[in-house]
Amino acid sequence: MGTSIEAATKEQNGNVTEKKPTVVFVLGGPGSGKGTQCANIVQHFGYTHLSAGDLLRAEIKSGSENGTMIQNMIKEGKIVPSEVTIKLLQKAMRESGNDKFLIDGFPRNEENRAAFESVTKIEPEFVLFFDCSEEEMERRLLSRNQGREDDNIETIRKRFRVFLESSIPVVEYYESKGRVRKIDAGKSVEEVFEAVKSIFTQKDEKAAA
Ligand SMILES: Nc1ncnc2c1ncn2[C@@H]1O[C@H](COP(=O)(O)OP(=O)(O)OP(=O)(O)O)[C@@H](O)[C@H]1O
Ligand SMILES: Nc1ccn([C@@H]2O[C@H](COP(=O)(O)O)[C@@H](O)[C@H]2O)c(=O)n1
Ligand SMILES: [Mg+2]
Repeated sequence: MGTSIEAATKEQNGNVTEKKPTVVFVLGGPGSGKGTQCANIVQHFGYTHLSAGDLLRAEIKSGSENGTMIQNMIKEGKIVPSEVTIKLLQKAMRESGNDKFLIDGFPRNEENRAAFESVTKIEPEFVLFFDCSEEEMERRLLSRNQGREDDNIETIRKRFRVFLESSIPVVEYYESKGRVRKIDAGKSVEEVFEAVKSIFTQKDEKAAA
């Protein structure tokens, strides 16, 4: 990757052309299976997986000055200010050496979406949306056992509310632009991945045509 995600440019026969990374946003409610499916996509399609939640949790562990603020927001299921999350995403993109990214759990609200677009000038190739019932998501989160501080019933209910109030409007925004690829995420991991695979295969076939 070049020196800057905002304006990765290269000289071609005297013309300066923009070379922007490919970004797929991966959205869906808490526990809908975003991280699980991203791991599969990485294996098959060569993307780098960047989970905004994982980057924020790593930032807490690193002892950063924002750590306490981020920890409190996550405990309450609230959305961390875009400036913080976008800086972490940009750093991870630069350091990856790749130019194809699955950005998981971002944009989570309208502020995330508008700020990312304005700072990076990147529009997603498409938005993979994992559609799953609350009942199933709650069951999955309560049996995840990864020691996450937000996997308790009180915080889970707050996360569901934030998802409905703040994240669904982002999905609707991209739907209005024809960019959403919706997946029934209530099925088994294998069945969901079959649906995911066909979306990424279609994309590769279109690019090759
Ligand atoms: N299709 C599935 N069927 C049953 N269990 C699943 C399925 N997909 C994922 N899981 C399990 O559900 C839990 C949540 O999955 P995962 O961590 O991938 O969700 P997520 O969308 O990334 O959640 P979060 O938004 O909280 O990070 C995990 O324990 C995972 O193993
Ligand atoms: N764009 C984002 C993404 C996440 N957060 C915070 O992290 C929590 C966990 O996110 P997961 O995707 O790992 O479930 C989430 O509830 C938010 O508190 C955020 O602020 N902004
Ligand atoms: Mg996750």
